[in-house]
Amino acid sequence: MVPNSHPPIAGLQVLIFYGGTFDPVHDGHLAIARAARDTLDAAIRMMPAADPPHRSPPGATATQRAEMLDLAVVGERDLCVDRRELRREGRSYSIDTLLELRAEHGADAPIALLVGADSFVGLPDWHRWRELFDQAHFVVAERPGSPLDQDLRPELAAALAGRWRASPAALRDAPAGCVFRLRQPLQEESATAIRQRIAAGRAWREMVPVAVAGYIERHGLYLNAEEHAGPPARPPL
Ligand SMILES: Nc1ncnc2c1ncn2[C@@H]1O[C@H](COP(=O)(O)OP(=O)(O)OP(=O)(O)O)[C@@H](O)[C@H]1O
Ligand SMILES: O=C(O)c1ccc[n+]([C@@H]2O[C@H](COP(=O)([O-])O)[C@@H](O)[C@H]2O)c1
Repeated sequence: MVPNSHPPIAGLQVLIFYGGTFDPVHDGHLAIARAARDTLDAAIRMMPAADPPHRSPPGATATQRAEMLDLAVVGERDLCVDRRELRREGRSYSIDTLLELRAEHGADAPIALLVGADSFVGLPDWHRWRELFDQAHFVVAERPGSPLDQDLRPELAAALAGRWRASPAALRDAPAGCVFRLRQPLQEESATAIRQRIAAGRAWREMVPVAVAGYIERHGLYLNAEEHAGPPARPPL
């Protein structure tokens, strides 16, 4: 098999998709992907989101972000890059991606989205968010500053009632609708901090894989503080 190509779909193994902007991919992303792979005994498809339409991306282009992911997964067992969202027009809504995956894999296949806790607590702002639970499980990685135990928005807390599962094996028993908390060591890295450090001339290389650091330098990414300090403003959903 070609290294890091899509692994074969075996039995009712959970299909795990890890979406993100990955601007750039960093060691925190990789640590979470490895922890999910090892805990759920499943391959992880890292899925870069497309560039927002009608505006320039704040840092790297979608192609550059995907190329950095390609470099990051070299030699990583059962981590691969899935470019499906880059092939679609418009915003990368997760519900559209999940409906596409359902059509591909069928109604019975267990499918999960891997997300960080900061993304997960904002779920009620996602497009057609309640429908996401009909199409996928969630694997939620803890993240510094985003406690999952307190102050969840009431509509999210209500939607999560009865969905938490203590065992990763439970995700194989249903196609969608369960939530599993990944208790990996907390990862401090953030792409915003990396972009800001590069623009400010501060140390950043130790937060990304060596090959990704080389790519960032070769392409002169993230050097302009004003353009690259933060993620793109998003239009209302
Ligand atoms: N250090 C981390 N710990 C836990 N989850 C993380 C971490 N970094 C990123 N994630 C999660 O990975 C997914 C993709 O993240 P993303 O590409 O936006 O990186 P980011 O570091 O959060 O970027 P930015 O700082 O630009 O918002 C999101 O679900 C996010 O919550
Ligand atoms: O579908 C949505 O409305 C939606 C809103 C916010 C985030 N997401 C997805 O969540 C993942 C993490 O997003 P981000 O912005 O933290 O990189 C990525 O796959 C996004 O496409 C999806």
